[in-house]
Amino acid sequence: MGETTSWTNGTQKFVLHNTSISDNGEASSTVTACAMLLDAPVIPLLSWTLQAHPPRPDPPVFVVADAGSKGAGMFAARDIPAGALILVDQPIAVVPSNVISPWKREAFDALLPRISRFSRDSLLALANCKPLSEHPVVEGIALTNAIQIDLPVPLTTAPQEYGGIFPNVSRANHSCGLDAAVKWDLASFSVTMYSLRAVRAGEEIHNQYIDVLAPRAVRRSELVRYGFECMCPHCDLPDAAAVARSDAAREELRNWRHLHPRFLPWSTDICRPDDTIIVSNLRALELIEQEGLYGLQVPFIEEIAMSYAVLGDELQFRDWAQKVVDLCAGQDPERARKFAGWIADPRSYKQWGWRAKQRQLLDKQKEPVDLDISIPW
Ligand SMILES: C[S@@+](CC[C@H](N)C(=O)[O-])C[C@H]1O[C@@H](n2cnc3c(N)ncnc32)[C@H](O)[C@@H]1O
Repeated sequence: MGETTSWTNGTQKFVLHNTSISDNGEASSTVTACAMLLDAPVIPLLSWTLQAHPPRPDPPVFVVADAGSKGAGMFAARDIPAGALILVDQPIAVVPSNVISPWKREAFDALLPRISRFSRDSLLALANCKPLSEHPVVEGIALTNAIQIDLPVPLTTAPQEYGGIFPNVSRANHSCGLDAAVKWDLASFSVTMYSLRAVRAGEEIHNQYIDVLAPRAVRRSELVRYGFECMCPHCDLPDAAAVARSDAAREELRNWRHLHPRFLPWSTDICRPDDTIIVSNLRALELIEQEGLYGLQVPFIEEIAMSYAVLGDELQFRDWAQKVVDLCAGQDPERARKFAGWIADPRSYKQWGWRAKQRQLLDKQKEPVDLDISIPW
């Protein structure tokens, strides 16, 4: 660790900090694989007893190749099933986001000489959509590539957002669909990228730079800061009617919980039809498929599985629960384990067959009672 320079912004004091988080272990007070500009109270909160990140797929499942007008891009090197690990990446640099201070550019560029040569070459090879005349190089690269990462929040200072600049995941171009998900893990100081659907060899793998549930016009205006007009299949639509249809689908998905029946009240309300939640969630899955928003599907699939559990339909339950397991195995192993446990023993699900039992009771009560109504004369 080394601290050579600091800059103040109101009550905040940002310092340069070298760290040995990267795999090659190269770190000293002067050079490191990852250099950071941090609010000083964050530094003691960073635990450098790092947990292991998942092993990187070997051989790699992606390649960086020419993506035409988009510059370089990330492509599947072979068929990748849904829910599979695509990459593990660690940052070359960490910088504060949303800091507007005259010293920002100088401080960002001061990171460069601290980064080891190999990492520096990787950093400088990344895309930069900002003119050097307006944004010095590290700032331009950060504005083009940084991914938001959460660092510990000191009790004494206001929360500060940070962006990490990563050598590999930064190569993913934007799409307004969701075919892969990126997840930051502070404990291993790494991001992982998982596929959200099956990706065929040669297909491009994307990240999302903005809120993809926003209407097309809003998405496009937000992407201006990355210097491109989005022509992904979800934006490149034939006419106004197609745009309206897509916007409406995204709006419905965004407001789903306010617009559609909820699982919990349904699960204990025998007056409502048995298929209410299943029908509703199947519609959500249809919209997700239409818009290519595969990252949104797990909670809906999960509710369908749980609905079949409450209905006591073992075959359907296993089928849908297995989809949850497959999609979550990598990025949400706890959820995957929970559903795998229920698949192994469906009756261990607390409400297993509750509605089916209630219906049986109800039917029994409806059975004609054997009353002696003969007239006694
Ligand atoms: C994080 S980089 C992505 C990788 C980059 N293409 C490269 O060559 O390294 C972001 C930049 O890639 C380009 N880009 C990303 N997604 C794009 C898209 N959907 N259409 C056009 N250009 C895109 C833009 O120039 C953007 O500023």
